[in-house]
Amino acid sequence: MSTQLKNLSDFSHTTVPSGENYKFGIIVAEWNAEITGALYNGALKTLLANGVAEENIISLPVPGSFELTSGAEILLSKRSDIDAVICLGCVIQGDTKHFDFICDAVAQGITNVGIKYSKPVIFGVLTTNNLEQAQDRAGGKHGNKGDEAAITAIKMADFSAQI
Ligand SMILES: Nc1c(NC[C@H](O)[C@H](O)[C@H](O)CO)[nH]c(=O)[nH]c1=O
Ligand SMILES: CC(=O)[C@@H](O)COP(=O)(O)O
Repeated sequence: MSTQLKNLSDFSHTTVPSGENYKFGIIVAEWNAEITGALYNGALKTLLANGVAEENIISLPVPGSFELTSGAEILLSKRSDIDAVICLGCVIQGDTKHFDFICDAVAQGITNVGIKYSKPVIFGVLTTNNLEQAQDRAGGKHGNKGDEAAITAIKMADFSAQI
């Protein structure tokens, strides 16, 4: 397995710009709250650790990952000052194809929102086979997808500011 022993949140190999000049939205799905809460804590901690002011972070919950698209759309339609949006969720395979539809919808949906507003909308959504895989990626042996999403958001906000 390619991620067998990897910490997927290791950014020691890269330079992270300061986030002090940027404003961020964090949209968090309430489904699998144990996991999404850990993702949120990781993302918030990482934003603050990289210079983002607490008052420049707006955090909003949505019921499930499927609603992350609507959450990002509504936020960016009302807040043109937001530089990037982080979408956090955890979709865990059940007994039916519902998993596939949610994962596909949210991946394509938030992509479309980012394009519509020319703003980075970051896919911080775990799509796992089981709870253990999610726990491993929400502060476990494979890091924290929330940390990764926050770093990506800062980098993309800085990318936009250079153009
Ligand atoms: N099963 C999971 C869901 N399901 C709920 C959907 O996201 C959505 O809220 C519902 O279909 C109504 O539109 N959501 C997750 O985030 N994770 C899951 O594992
Ligand atoms: C991803 C889901 O919606 C899933 O957890 C629901 O479980 P099921 O596919 O058994 O209905």
